[in-house]
Amino acid sequence: MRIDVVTIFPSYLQPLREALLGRAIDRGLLEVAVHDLRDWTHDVHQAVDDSPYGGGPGMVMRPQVWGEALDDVLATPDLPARLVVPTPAGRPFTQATAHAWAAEERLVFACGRYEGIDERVLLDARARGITVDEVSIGDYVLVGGEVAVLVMVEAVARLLPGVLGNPRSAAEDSFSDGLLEGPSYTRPEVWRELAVPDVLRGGNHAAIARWRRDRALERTRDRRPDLLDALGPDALDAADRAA
Ligand SMILES: CN1CCC[C@H](Cn2ccc3ccc(-c4n[nH]c(N)c4C#N)cc32)C1
Repeated sequence: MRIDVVTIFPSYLQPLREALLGRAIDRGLLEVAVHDLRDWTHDVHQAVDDSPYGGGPGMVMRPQVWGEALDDVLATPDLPARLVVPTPAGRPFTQATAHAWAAEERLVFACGRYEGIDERVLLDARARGITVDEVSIGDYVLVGGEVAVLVMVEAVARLLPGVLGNPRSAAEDSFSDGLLEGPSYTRPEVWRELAVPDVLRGGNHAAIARWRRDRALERTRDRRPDLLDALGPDALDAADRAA
């Protein structure tokens, strides 16, 4: 997969080159290119923003600069791209989104700042046949799109074949079966007078699987009842029995 990120703060994306993702890049499983939006400005001040039409707080990112940047970055007809624009006004980014995007050959991320990007940039991209996804990583307001891109790229890249050491990790993700993951334990057997649950030390794999399922049901009921509702009434009954 090829990932391009356009931003006025390229160094914000440096964490993508660390640890697991950095190793995936080094192994050629992932290609990441970060572009400085200001490279497409033509004035001495390298202006990327201007006052909003209709008034209101803050500034809006200029369409000319974004248009020229995306013309260049998206100009690879042999590699169809999906343009992703993080925004608090976007559709929710979920694990299902991550799985869908993991099948893409290329993702291009446009990181807005200020009050966002002039709407005509997205309209123009869609008019040129580019798939444009406006997505949000959660119901809170950030200062720009860069942190959201870090979140989304990590969620997508970990699903790519070969990136995770153990592919079972992705298969057994939280949300993969609609439930939250249950608690995890490792050595020592007792720590600060707190013991590992006996069932996990007993070697009965069927009992361990049931215990883990019950803990996942219980945790989901307590923390994310909305996820349980989506699984239907049997799931809620099972969660109540599991407690
Ligand atoms: C007060 N204004 C309101 C509009 C957005 C302004 C800041 N901003 C500019 C670009 C931009 C991109 C993403 C996000 C963002 N915030 N929360 C999320 N889940 C996001 C995501 N994905 C925020 C952003 C602040």
